[in-house]
Amino acid sequence: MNIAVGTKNNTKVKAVKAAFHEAHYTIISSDVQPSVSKQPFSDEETLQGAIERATLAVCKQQAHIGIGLEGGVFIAQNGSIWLCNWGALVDREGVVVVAGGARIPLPAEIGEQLRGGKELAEVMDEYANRCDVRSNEGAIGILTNGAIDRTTMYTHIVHMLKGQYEHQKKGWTDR
Ligand SMILES: O=P(O)(O)OP(=O)(O)OP(=O)(O)OC[C@H]1O[C@@H](n2cnc3c(O)ncnc32)[C@H](O)[C@@H]1O
Ligand SMILES: [Mg+2]
Repeated sequence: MNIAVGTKNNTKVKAVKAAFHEAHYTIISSDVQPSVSKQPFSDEETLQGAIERATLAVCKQQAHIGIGLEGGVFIAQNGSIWLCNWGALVDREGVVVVAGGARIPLPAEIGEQLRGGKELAEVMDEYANRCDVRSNEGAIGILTNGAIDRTTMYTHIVHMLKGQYEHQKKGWTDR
């Protein structure tokens, strides 16, 4: 079974491989461009990005299943900015399942820069004095002191996608 992942970001591809073992599945990573902004600013926009990535990837690769994972931020009721993450799994028959991941508040100084129009990836590199945080531990890794990194967080989402899909397909088994 072929699974197309709508990204080239290794943290996301590794998360898919952790849930869908390569002995049973062929994982194809595919660069796609969702229509959402590069820095989604709400749960709705982030989820839409995940669904578009999954849909674009499954079409582009003619795969059985497409998976999209999208990172974003949202503004909480008290005005603070939080990290959010969403995932979507689609198949060629039109089944769509979605799942949301970890949510943590961002430090005020990071939130201010996002309000000013900067992308989280750029802000995180400056904040952590690191290069390419987005492709390594991620914002969640930096802000949890390494307790949960970006791959672990997305792996949790992919497990929820896979489990929901299996539940919906009933007779669909791990093959
Ligand atoms: O190649 P893609 O799949 O696009 O991977 P990405 O790292 O750009 O990740 P997203 O597009 O899903 O995330 C949307 C934006 O949010 C930021 N972002 C989200 N999660 C992040 C993280 O854990 N660490 C750093 N930046 C993050 C980053 O600025 C992205 O441009
Ligand atoms: Mg991106």
